[in-house]
Amino acid sequence: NPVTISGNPFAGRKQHFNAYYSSEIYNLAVPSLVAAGKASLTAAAKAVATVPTFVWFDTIDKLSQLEGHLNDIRAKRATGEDTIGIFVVYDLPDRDCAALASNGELSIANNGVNIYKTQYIDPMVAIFKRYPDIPLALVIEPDSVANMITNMGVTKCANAKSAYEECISYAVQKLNLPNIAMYLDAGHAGWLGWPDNLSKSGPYYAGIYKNAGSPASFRGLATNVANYNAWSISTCPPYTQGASICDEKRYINAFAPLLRSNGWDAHFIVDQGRSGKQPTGQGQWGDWCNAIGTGFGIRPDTATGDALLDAFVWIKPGGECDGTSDTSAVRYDSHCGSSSSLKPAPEAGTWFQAYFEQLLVNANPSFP
Ligand SMILES: O=[N+]([O-])c1ccc(O[C@@H]2O[C@H](CO)[C@@H](O[C@@H]3O[C@H](CO)[C@@H](O[C@@H]4O[C@H](CO)[C@@H](O)[C@H](O)[C@H]4O)[C@H](O)[C@H]3O)[C@H](O)[C@H]2O)cc1
Ligand SMILES: [Mg+2]
Repeated sequence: NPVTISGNPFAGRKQHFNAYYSSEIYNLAVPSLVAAGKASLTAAAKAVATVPTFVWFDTIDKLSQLEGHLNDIRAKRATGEDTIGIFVVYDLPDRDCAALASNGELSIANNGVNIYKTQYIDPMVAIFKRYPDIPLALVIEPDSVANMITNMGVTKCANAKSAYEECISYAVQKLNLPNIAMYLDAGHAGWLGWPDNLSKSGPYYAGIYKNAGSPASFRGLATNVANYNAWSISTCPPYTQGASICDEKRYINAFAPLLRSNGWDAHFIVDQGRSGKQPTGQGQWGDWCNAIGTGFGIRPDTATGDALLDAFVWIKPGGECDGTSDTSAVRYDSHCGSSSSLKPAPEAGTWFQAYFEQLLVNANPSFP
């Protein structure tokens, strides 16, 4: 029977752990550990496979897998478990405009806005409409709006602004369904937490919400996606350069009043999938690619202790790469060659075994 989400979509619900991530662990990580004489880590690796992570729909092709996930969730719910599906919408034209590692398949110059609407969002909406019985939490377009705040000096970002705004507005209006809650990406404390960036972000993000007609499903913002910041830390890490907002709790508690005063009573979800080890091994806070000295973090849960935070989540699946370190690759970004980055690294999104092992041995809470 149809579900209508109101308030915190995660309240009383279990986040779905997906077959794709567990297949990466069982088919790639476990055999690799055994082959490397690290069979002692296989139990911990299998424990990670049951932690819910978001499924990223980073190409139009990936939509062919969506019904499989939804049928899995439907089956899980049929056993009486109130499970919520967790997905990432991630295919903007000229995607990842300030970097190279995660550039996508669509380009503005090549009819990208129209393709995004008609071949990505519309088919996705049609599929979701066939599953009104399944509660869904969607993260909308990691990195996109944050780049609009800080990177108008990057030509590709400046040229992408109207396309991003048009596509995101289309997405949040079309995905405004009773069983869906949406969280728009809002970078992280080290990105938009700086005073100048935050003061711009309040009105800009609230403007996106209002210009889209204040959709009922538009629940709030997702932060720290594919980044490494602590939820709450007492000593700010050295690389946070004296920032007063050095963790995600401070960040969302500073951000929320600016959104409310601009007409949006937004709530948050915060990625903790790679935040378990603090401080991290980052030399610079802006070293976002495959950072060394990181670990699996706070497990997905609604017991957040903060009324603004709907749930801790694992949005970037730990072990999936941030970007290649191959300097000859088309999508090579120098950030993935930094002294803070684990190397050698494969293409963004593909399995990075050494990184998975790093997260595993540094996990906090630890895995058995
Ligand atoms: O001392 N001060 O007073 C002071 C004041 C202001 C300062 O300036 C700030 O410096 C920050 C860096 O410290 C910058 O933050 C970085 O911005 C990058 C984009 O430009 C982000 O990269 C993205 O990261 C994503 C994953 O998170 C990737 O998926 C994606 O591909 C990738 O592109 C980094 O995370 C993020 O850490 C701010 O813009 C900048 O405004 C600095 C000091
Ligand atoms: Mg990325």
